Amino acid sequence: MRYISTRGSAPVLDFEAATLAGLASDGGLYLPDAWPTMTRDEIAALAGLSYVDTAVAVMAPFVGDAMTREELKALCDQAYGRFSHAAVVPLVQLDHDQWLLELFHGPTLAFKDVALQLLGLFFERFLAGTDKRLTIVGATSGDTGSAAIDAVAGREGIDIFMLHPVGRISDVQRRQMTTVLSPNVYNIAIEGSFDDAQALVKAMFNDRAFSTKFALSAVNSINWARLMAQVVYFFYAAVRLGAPDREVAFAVPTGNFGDVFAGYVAARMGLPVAKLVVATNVNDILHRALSTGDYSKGGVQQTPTPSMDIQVSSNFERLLFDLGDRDGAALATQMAGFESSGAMRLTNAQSEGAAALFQSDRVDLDDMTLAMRWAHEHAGQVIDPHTAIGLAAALRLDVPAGVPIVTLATAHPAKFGDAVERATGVRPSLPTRVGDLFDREERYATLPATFDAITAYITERARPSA
Ligand SMILES: Cc1ncc(COP(=O)(O)O)c(C=O)c1O
Ligand SMILES: N[C@@H](CCOP(=O)(O)O)C(=O)O
Repeated sequence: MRYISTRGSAPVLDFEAATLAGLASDGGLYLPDAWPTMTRDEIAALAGLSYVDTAVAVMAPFVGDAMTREELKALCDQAYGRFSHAAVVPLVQLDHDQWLLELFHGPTLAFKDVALQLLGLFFERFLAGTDKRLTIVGATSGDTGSAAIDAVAGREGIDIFMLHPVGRISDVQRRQMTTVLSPNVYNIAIEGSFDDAQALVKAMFNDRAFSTKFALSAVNSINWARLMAQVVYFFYAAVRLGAPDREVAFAVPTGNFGDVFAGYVAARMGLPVAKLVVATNVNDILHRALSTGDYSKGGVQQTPTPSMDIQVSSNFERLLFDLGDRDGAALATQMAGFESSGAMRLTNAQSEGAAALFQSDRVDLDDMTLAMRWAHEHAGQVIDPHTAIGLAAALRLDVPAGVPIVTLATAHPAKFGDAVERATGVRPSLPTRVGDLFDREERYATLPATFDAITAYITERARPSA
């Protein structure tokens, strides 16, 4: 499998090189040069497979000859062996048509563990026996950071610098990162928003001297391997609900457009997906883009769903590329326009292509609260606020009778205990594996959201690559 950049001028890479590279050198994002497909029979054959075996079947074409199927399976066994539920990502039925896919049974209690546990092992596998080092730079609105840190803390040959927006993530999210005191882990609270953090990360990659000197790599969903691992659970859930003989719809609480893009990839591979609902909070750039064609930044508002307080959704670029005839030069021009003005219009091909599969919805605070109460009162489920954004959209989705609607439950409710308690009156308790979080020592630096301040901090601490 070969990987190309959305902006058309970076070198074509294999899976290993694309995984280690993170962002492409032309500022674009890597994705496969063609989507592998699965026939109806191949999808039907996934029925009854364990999560690990499903993962191997779905990911093997993307991994190509970077490792054998046996090696891939061993890594999946190791990654998903750390999940606390035997099904890894269990499905929970809420009513006749509505389902939750619980993606939060990994070590840091959010869906990010599904991909990042594996990515940490890929890094280890690709660095083994070499003298290469990696410096991971990442941006987090709360969940990617803790999942990535858990996945690489203490690993040989890797340093991780994780930027989060100061004061804009929950206490549990912050402590899950800042109480990891391994010498290769550096947490930086930046005086800015998640968008500022993500822009700083991209700027570091785009500084060729800096990114080469420190061999930068990515754990955000700009790294293709992240999305690849997330494609798996769309197959796993849909097959359990009747695919390929029955279509399934998914409602996805969305920020950086990574999770829902993984659903799009599953559909491109042949999974019968009736609809993909892009559910945003009031930071609704994606809803506006998909419903009106206007992709323009607004100010970021702080909400009880901090992980989705995002205005620039990095993976949207992958969709625009795929729907725009994969014309890298045209997309580079479109993105340059967006980067300089903060606004762009989707082309007709992009808007019409998206409308065939996606539906968007903007969920405000009241509707999010009602969805949390509905889940609690009607189905006995305490859900986190991000999941509630997806569920609110799922509850008002119009699909043909008999189509199951799966909301991706992206975080454990205890990560957002205050918001859950406000909505439902129930205070969810933290699972015992993170139970002493509030007794642990924290360590992090607070820095201005400037390129110079962040790169100076990293330069003093990171170890240059061999
Ligand atoms: C709990 C939670 N839900 C939803 C999202 C949105 O996912 P994505 O950025 O892949 O759209 C995030 C952050 O990414 C998250 O942490
Ligand atoms: N919500 C995310 C934001 C980063 O998203 P990613 O999927 O691109 O890593 C977070 O929790 O950090």
